[in-house]
Amino acid sequence: MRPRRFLPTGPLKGRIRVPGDKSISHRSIMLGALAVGETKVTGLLEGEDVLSTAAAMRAMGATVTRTGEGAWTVNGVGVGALLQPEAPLDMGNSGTSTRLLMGLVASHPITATFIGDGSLSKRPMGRVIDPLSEMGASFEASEGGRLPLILKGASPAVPIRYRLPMASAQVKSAILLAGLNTPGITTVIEPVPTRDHSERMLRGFGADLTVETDADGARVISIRGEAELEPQTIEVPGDPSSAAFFIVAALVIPGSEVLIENVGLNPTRAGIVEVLRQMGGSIEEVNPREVGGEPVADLLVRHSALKGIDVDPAIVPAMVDEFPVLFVAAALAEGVTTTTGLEELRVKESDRISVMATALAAAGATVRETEDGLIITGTGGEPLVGTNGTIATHLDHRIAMSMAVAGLASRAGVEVDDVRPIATSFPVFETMLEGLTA
Ligand SMILES: O=C(O)C1=C[C@@H](OP(=O)(O)O)[C@@H](O)[C@H](O)C1
Ligand SMILES: C=C(OP(=O)(O)O)C(=O)O
Repeated sequence: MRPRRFLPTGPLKGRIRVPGDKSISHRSIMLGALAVGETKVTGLLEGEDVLSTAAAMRAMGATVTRTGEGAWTVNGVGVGALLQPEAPLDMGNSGTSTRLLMGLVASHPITATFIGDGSLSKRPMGRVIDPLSEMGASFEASEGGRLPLILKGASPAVPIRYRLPMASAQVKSAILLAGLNTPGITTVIEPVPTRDHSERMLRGFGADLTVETDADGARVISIRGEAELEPQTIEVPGDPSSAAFFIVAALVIPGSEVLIENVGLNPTRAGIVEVLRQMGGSIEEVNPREVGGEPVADLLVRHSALKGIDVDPAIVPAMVDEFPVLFVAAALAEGVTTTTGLEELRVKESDRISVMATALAAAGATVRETEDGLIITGTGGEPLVGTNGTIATHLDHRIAMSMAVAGLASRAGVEVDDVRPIATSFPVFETMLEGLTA
């Protein structure tokens, strides 16, 4: 454990460039590993989660090399040619690595053991085991469909048409990746749209993938199997999920003005910006452009008087990882913020509804937990009291960073029990924070 107390600060001033998008970084390595030839990636997130993906792809035959800061090359083996890993694949803290790689392995003639840390070993894998079993893969999982688990891939796998029972880009992606090496057409029906990086990138690598809308408005995504992928040159845009911590910090700390460069604003990811604007946040998009096939802009964020709102549950998938830090913004806003439809937050690195309720209450906020969200009455811009004791972060990077932001906007500071998990998604978080408060 590495505890740290985050102390109240004066205005945040300056410019930062957040690291590469985690979702796109994982997929760059996975798809690069399936393309014959050299894929070049810049702006790759060098966080522990992505490094777990890199190590797993190496263990299955790809050559994954760091050539400079954020600059990587991947020499792939080709779809269908992943090798049998000799040791268990250690997924660390990363749900994305686990579920997407389970999809890849499921349609290869190999057997792999997946292991992970204490947090990942509590998370549900039944959601991918079910569809991948239908495709012919077999599983020996721990109780409740959890890690450690052994996956025996099917050869050949059978194509399925699968309607997602929950809004999950990881489940969608696992099935599409399994479909890459499955003869015929694999289809995923997505009633509620989730992040579409897999669809964009699979197409970019040359897969035959179509997206249609059915009569009920659901997205119908189909991929033709036995695909051949072409190596690509990828520039990874900055991660909006990482930017969110500094957006909220700049909004709630009086006198702040921060320019966050190169933030990915894919509409399936940018919900946090929309919701914070609805709360009265001043977030200006400067120099909008495209990077790596994704919409990107620099965000100029100024301290603003925030007001509470009812957050529309339809926006949840577009900001699913940003609720912990949104709760901090709500705790400092004027009036009541109500969130609903957040049941998926209970199966992330921690139960983010209940852990944030406890953490914010300990820091002096007024919070009520419901079955599927939090109702928070804000201070109207007054700092939070801060903590006496230590906040339990449960190996959850987003809890640690959110409560760090709460500490900056408090009187006594906020102590979190362990900042090490921050390195899974945002290794330079503390350094960037120091740069803005210096
Ligand atoms: O596909 C992805 O890259 C991700 C999907 C989301 O998970 P779910 O699919 O479980 O919603 C998100 O929470 C995670 O951080 C990254
Ligand atoms: C949920 C997250 O990641 P993962 O599911 O990949 O562990 C996250 O980064 O907030």
